[in-house]
Amino acid sequence: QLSTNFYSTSCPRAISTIKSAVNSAVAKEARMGASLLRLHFHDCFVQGCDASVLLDDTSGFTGEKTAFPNANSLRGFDVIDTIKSQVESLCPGVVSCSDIIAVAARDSVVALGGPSWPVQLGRRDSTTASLSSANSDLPGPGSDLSALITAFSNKGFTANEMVALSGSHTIGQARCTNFRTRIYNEANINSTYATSLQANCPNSGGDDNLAPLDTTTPKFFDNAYFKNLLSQKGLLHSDQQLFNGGSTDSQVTTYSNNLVSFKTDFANAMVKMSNLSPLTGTSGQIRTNCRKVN
Ligand code: HEM
Ligand SMILES: [Ca+2]
Repeated sequence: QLSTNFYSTSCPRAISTIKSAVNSAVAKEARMGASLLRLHFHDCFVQGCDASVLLDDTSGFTGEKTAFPNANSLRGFDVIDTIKSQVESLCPGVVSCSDIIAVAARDSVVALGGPSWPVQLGRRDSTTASLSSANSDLPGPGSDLSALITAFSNKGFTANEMVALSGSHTIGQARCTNFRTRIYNEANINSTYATSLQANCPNSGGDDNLAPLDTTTPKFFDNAYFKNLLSQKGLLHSDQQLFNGGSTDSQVTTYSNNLVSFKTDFANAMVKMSNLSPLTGTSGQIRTNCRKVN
């Protein structure tokens, strides 16, 4: 089973090494904190938190990196590689890639002003990955509220936890291809906001042009994401679904008024997400290189 002190004798400097590396990556580029948080989500929702998301494709192996939600989108692999090589030189073969992602996600949120939470450790790394699960189990930006609730319920989360976790979109960016339909065709969007986004996200072309998920404070982990939803300034269709006359409206309103309750619920939901079906004991392995099976 997992424990917070898993490396305290086998690699006592592991956790502080991860934190320093995350702090310097985020100092260099704030968005990297968002990217590392998302990496953990996309790992845990596919086969559990087992670093399956980090495996590169080879001629004989197809991993998750080309899945629709991941391709040309997931970032942070180089930061994880850097951390892994630092930790390998301290304690070879001891610290898993999946634990590194989990700690890096927590340290990223803290670095951007968000809440902290205890990260349970001792996950091991998979020898497999699942392209098909990545395509089916990660919710897409065109999802309606019912689909979002179902996608999270399939992993054991309540609708309340889904809303709290969606508050991750208080940091980071999205590509035009993921919000184009919303800014040109939807009615439940603030028209000034839509027009301002259209300048950098044309009707055709510019698919990879970026816009912040939180138009107010994209580099700070606060509750502005929920405040934006109240004024119909959610960037993704799926974001605005959380405040669109449905069952989650009241929770969005609460979080928009109560930063502490958002941070508390977010931290608790992250602990739960981090614990999704880890490999323990003699299952899996401690990868030497996070990109490939030993
Ligand atoms: C509720 C369902 C969710 C949907 C439909 C969704 C969808 C998306 C999409 C489409 C993007 C932009 C990707 C791109 O354009 O390349 C994105 C970015 C992001 N997502 Fe989510 N997401 C969801 C939940 C979550 C959760 C639960 C987390 C973390 C716990 C998360 C963390 C992030 C972060 C931090 C970014 C910005 C990443 C960056 O700037 O590199 N998302 N999400
Ligand atoms: Ca995984």
